[in-house]
Amino acid sequence: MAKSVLGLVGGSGIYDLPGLENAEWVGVDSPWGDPSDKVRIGYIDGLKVVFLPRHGRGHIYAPSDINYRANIDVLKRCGVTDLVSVSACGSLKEELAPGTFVLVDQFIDRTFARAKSFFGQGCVAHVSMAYPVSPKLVDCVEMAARAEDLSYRRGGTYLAMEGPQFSSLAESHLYRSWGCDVIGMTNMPEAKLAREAEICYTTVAMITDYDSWHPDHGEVDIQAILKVLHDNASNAQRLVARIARDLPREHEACPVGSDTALEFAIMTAPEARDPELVSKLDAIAGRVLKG
Ligand SMILES: CSC[C@H]1O[C@H](OP(=O)(O)O)[C@H](O)[C@@H]1O
Ligand SMILES: Nc1ncnc2[nH]cnc12
Repeated sequence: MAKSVLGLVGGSGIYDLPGLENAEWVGVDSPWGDPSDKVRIGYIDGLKVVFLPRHGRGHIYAPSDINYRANIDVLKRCGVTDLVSVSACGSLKEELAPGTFVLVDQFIDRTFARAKSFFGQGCVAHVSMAYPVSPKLVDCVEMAARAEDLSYRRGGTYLAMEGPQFSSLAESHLYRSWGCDVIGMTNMPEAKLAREAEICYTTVAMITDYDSWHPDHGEVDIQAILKVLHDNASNAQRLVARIARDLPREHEACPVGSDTALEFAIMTAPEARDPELVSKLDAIAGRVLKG
């Protein structure tokens, strides 16, 4: 079994990860273009931790402009086996009040202006997204949330919208009628790409607002979101530090096959593969392409 390496993608309001030992910002090249930033690599209790601010330090990239493929590729190149995404989200349920942490287990992808796969012409692959998060990683996040006495709920469906504008009232009602729990702009295609990269993935959705549907809360207000983010920053940091302390040091096989997703996924015959694309896939799919 491989050694675990914990990846953390920090969302809005999370641009650094205090508490890492021997930490340094490291630039990692990717054939998929520029990632959002350098990665911050360090250690917590001997565990290698790789942090990447999704929007870049200073919040440079809007959700549609993030190079999700480069981000996942550099995390894979750094050896990440388990990836926790921390994201600011709107609530689509009365009982999920701002400040609550939702351990998401399903996604509905309504984004339409992003590159969503590492594969394509010359190397076609189809991975399963039926169970997009890795239950053992969620177990670890849940134990950490409980130990840190955070208000959390395990399970929930994340609606990924294109943005950057927030939803209209009609859209917010539509997503509620679909049974969605939280809404955000970034976890797709991130979760799909993590699956293609055979990285175990999970999302911690930090509820910052009631989106636009709630009669008592009015429109989404970015100032109010920033205040909730600020007030919850230390909770998020404690949660992440605890996850790092408790994650098993040997990577355990994923019960939903996240870490073997490519085993039978590639359809293109070896002799029909595009050598240029195959070369770009060295980190993502080297395990199966090397034969
Ligand atoms: C700060 S409000 C909108 C912004 O916050 C979320 O980003 P992230 O998932 O990276 O925390 C949301 O998806 C939007 O990008
Ligand atoms: N209401 C909302 N919609 C989309 N993304 C968000 N991020 C935080 N709140 C959000």
